[in-house]
Amino acid sequence: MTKQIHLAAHFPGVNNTTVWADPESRSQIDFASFEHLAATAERGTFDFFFLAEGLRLREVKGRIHDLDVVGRPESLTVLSALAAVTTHLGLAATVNSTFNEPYELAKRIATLDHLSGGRAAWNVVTSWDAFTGENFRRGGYLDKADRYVRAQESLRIVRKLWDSWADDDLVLDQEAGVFAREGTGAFADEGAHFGIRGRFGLPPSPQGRPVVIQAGDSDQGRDFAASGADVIFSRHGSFAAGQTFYKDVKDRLAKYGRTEESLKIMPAVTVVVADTDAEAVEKARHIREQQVSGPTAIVLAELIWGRDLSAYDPDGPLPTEDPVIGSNVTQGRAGFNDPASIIKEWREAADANGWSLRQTVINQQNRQTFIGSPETVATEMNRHVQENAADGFVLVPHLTPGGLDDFVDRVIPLLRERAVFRSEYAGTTLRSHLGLLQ
Ligand SMILES: Cc1cc2nc3c(=O)[nH]c(=O)nc-3n(C[C@H](O)[C@H](O)[C@H](O)COP(=O)(O)O)c2cc1C
Repeated sequence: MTKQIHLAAHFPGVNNTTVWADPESRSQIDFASFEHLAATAERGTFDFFFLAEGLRLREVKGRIHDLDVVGRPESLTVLSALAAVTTHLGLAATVNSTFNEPYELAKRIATLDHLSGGRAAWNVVTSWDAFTGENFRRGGYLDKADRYVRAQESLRIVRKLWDSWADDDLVLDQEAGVFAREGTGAFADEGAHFGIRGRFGLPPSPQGRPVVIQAGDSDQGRDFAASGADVIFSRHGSFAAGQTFYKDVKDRLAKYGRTEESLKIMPAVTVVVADTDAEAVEKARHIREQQVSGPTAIVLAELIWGRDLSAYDPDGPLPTEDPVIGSNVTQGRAGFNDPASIIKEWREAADANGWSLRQTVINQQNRQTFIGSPETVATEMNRHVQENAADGFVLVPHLTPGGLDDFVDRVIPLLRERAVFRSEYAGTTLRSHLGLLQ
């Protein structure tokens, strides 16, 4: 059976892939920017609009990360404003489960679901490190091993709260003056991280259970997603890595009694589209050069080597040292599981092509996923979905806020022509766009 593609728009923000110094780039905090990208996504009948979360500006060697775009606003506040200027688009907020209380999370996300008529999603992330934790009270961070214990418990409680009002709880008897039944919204929960009881103050929201997204990549993260998420936001956008990840995660579903259709896999991808394939390749090269300046190449290499490489010339050869495992040269950004094998690949590619360090970073790291004419991009995207490398994509533009204009104007019509993407919204809730049951 032909699968339908799911699409989300990622508002670009805190990293070097956003070319904030490009003359076409606009504010990353003005409401007009959010409104522009959301309107583009809704014109393209996307499933949802996605906001990441950055809880602390990254640092390299104790200084603010050269690549951070300073000033990322709070997701749920922005999405609440967008709810008023959109009608169908899903609205997904990344909110950390380590530094938030489940009662507050349940209330904030249910509120967005009410305000938007059933379009809210919570992207559960568990970044747990002490560096981020310093921003919070009482050294509020966890052992790494506990991050998913707390996430699992948070999600269980949040869902319990969303489910806490019975169908007949709202009495609304004006004559008798009874608004709600006596036991309305009562809950209690005891676990390793929380021991809470009380009443949940909101009636069921339009989706009942707002959509839950997960974006962690470890074994525990994948199990957490398989046990309870509706969508995974992954970093495995290439065809081969996507297929491996897809199978790994979908194979985990049966042990939780779930079907393959109940969890959608949507990797982060980037698209470069131009009139011809050759022009797109040239445009992609220009964008990569904007994204990876000399100093940026050094910082990105430091993330992999785990050591200070500032003495190296980005236009010279690769560092000769071995990586330091578990170093904290860079704080606030996820490290790499197997840096030695990445370095080996980089050295081989640099030797074979005569590349400098900067050229190696440009060519080896985070290259754009789909590059080509509108036809090429539409064909490739559809291949990824039909051949189970993904169920859809979270598109990450490199420009704020116009970075998806071309995609929506030129690629979406082709996906519609091929009947693999909707031409109009069939339902009103995000669950309905994603084809998910309650
Ligand atoms: C594609 C992707 C995007 C992510 N975006 C964010 C984010 O915006 N904010 C954040 O705090 N964590 C984000 N993370 C999640 C954290 O990396 C993750 O929850 C944490 O590292 C622990 O999970 P893990 O050990 O299972 O990877 C993202 C992860 C992935 C794979």
